[in-house]
Amino acid sequence: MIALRCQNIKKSFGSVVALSNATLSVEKGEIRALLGGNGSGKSTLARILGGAIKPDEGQIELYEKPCALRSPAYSKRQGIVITSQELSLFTNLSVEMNLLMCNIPKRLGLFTDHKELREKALFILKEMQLDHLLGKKVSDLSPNQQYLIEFAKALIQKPKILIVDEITSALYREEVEIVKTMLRYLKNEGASVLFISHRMSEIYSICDSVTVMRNGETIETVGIEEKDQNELLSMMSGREVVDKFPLIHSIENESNISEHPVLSVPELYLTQFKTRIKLDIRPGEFVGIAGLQGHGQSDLVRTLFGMKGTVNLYINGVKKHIASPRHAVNEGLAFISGDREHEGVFAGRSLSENLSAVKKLVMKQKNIDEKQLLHEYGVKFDTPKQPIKTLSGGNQQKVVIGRWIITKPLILLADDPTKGIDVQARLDVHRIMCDLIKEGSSVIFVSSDDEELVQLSRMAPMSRILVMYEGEIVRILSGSEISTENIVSASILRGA
Ligand SMILES: Nc1ncnc2c1ncn2[C@@H]1O[C@H](COP(=O)(O)OP(=O)(O)OP(=O)(O)O)[C@@H](O)[C@H]1O
Repeated sequence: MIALRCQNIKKSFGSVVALSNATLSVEKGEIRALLGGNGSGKSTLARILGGAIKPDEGQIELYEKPCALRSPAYSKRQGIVITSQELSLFTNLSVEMNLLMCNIPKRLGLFTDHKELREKALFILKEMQLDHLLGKKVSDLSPNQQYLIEFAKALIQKPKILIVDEITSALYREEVEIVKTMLRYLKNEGASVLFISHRMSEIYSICDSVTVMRNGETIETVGIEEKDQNELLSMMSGREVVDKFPLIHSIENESNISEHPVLSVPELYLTQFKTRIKLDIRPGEFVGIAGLQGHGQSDLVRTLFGMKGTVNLYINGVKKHIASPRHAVNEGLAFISGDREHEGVFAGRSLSENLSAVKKLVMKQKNIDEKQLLHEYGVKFDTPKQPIKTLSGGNQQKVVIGRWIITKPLILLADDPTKGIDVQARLDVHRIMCDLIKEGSSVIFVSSDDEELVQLSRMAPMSRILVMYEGEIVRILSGSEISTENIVSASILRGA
C-alpha cells in the first residue's frame, strides 16, 4: 500500500523556485532516503508535508486518499511527524515533560499524572538506551543528547509517516546506531520514513530506497542496492563523477615531516576531563581528531583557540599566551564551528557581512570581493546583500567556512565543520582545505564522521589521526594504519 504520494509539487519563495516538480511515492513500512545537494528542496518538501507551508501546486495523497495538509496540527493528526535539528524543546523543563508535551497524561482531567508521565517517557528512553536522562533538565544535556530527545519526542507520537530532516548530521556513530534501531522498529510497526541526510554511508545502512533531488525536482527513485555512491552523486549533480575521492598524495611518505613544528603545546589542559595533552603539529600537516562523541575532541580545538581561558603554546618556536579567540586570530589561528545556528552565522546579517566579518573586523583588512569568493566556495545565492537566513542550511555553512578560509590561517581548527553540507559540496570543502594545506597551513580537524577523516588524510601529503578517549590521546594513526576500522577499534577499546 502507498502511504504517501506527492504529485508534481511546486513551491516558490518570491523569485526563488524551491520546488519545481516533486513527485514521489513511499510504501507503508518503507524507509526512503531523500538525497540532494544543498538547496535542492528537501526541507521545503518536508515542511510542506508537515503543514508548515502550503505548496503552490500539486497533489498529496495519504494512504491513497487526497489530502490537503493545511496546518501543522492537521498533519500531526494524519500521523505525519517531522524531526529536525531545529530543536523545539523547552530547555527549563525535564526530559519527560518535553517528550510528552503534546500529550501530557492527566489525573482527574486536571493535574499532570507524573507517574504515568515518567513511565511513558521511560519506555521510549529505555528503547533508545537513554534511560539515564530521565529526570534531567534539557538545559543540562549536551547538544547531541538534545537532538536525540527531539527525535524521541517524534517517536513517542507514534508517527505513521516520520520525516527525519538531517538529524544525524551532528551525531556520532553510536548515536546514529540508536536512530537506526528506532527507525527499523518503526518500519516493523508499519510506519514509513523519509530520511534526509548527506551522509552516504548512513543512507546505505538505514534506507530501503532513495529519491534523488536536483534543483527542486525529484530526478529518480531507485532501490538502495541498485546504485553505488558515484552513481548517486552523478544523479545529484547531473554530471558524471570521474574521481570521487582523489588521492592527491601518498600518505606513506612520512620522511618529509619537518623537524620544526608550527604549533607546539607542551601541556594542553582539558578542564572537563582534568587531563593534559601534548601536541606537536607540523607545517602543512592534516591532523584528524577522532573518538566517540564527547571524549574531548571539541574541547581540544576550542581550548587551543582560547575559548576556555588562557593557553600557553609555541608558534614556530615562539612562546605565546593565547587569552581569547581574538588573540588567537591575530596569531594566525582560525576556528570553524559546526554549530551553525549558535556559533556560525550572524543571523540578521547579509552574506557579504557574514563572509568578511573576521577579515574586516578583526584583521582590519578591506577590499574583499565577496561575490567572487561566494562563487569560489560554491554558494548558491542571488546577491551578496541578501540575508544569510534566506539560504539553505548547507549554503549558510559554506559561507561560515569561507569566512575563515579567506584569512589564510597558519593553523586552521575545525570542529565538525561539514555537517549539513551535501556530498558534492563537502568534497569541494575538502579540496579547499587541501589547497590551504598545500600553501603551508596546518589543519586540525574534528569530525563525527570517521570516513571523512580517512578521506581527508588520503588527500593531504602529511597526515595523522589522533584518537581520543576520556580527554586523552590514546592512539595516533599514520600512514597505512589510517582506516575507519582502526579508528573504531581505538575509540571503543581505549586505543587498542
Ligand atoms: N523561507 C524562504 N525564503 C526564501 N527562500 C527560501 C526559503 N526557504 C527555502 N528557500 C530557498 O529554497 C531553496 C530550497 O531550500 P531547501 O531548504 O528546501 O533546500 P535543502 O535541499 O533542504 O538544502 P540543505 O541540504 O542545504 O538543507 C533554496 O534555494 C533556499 O534558499
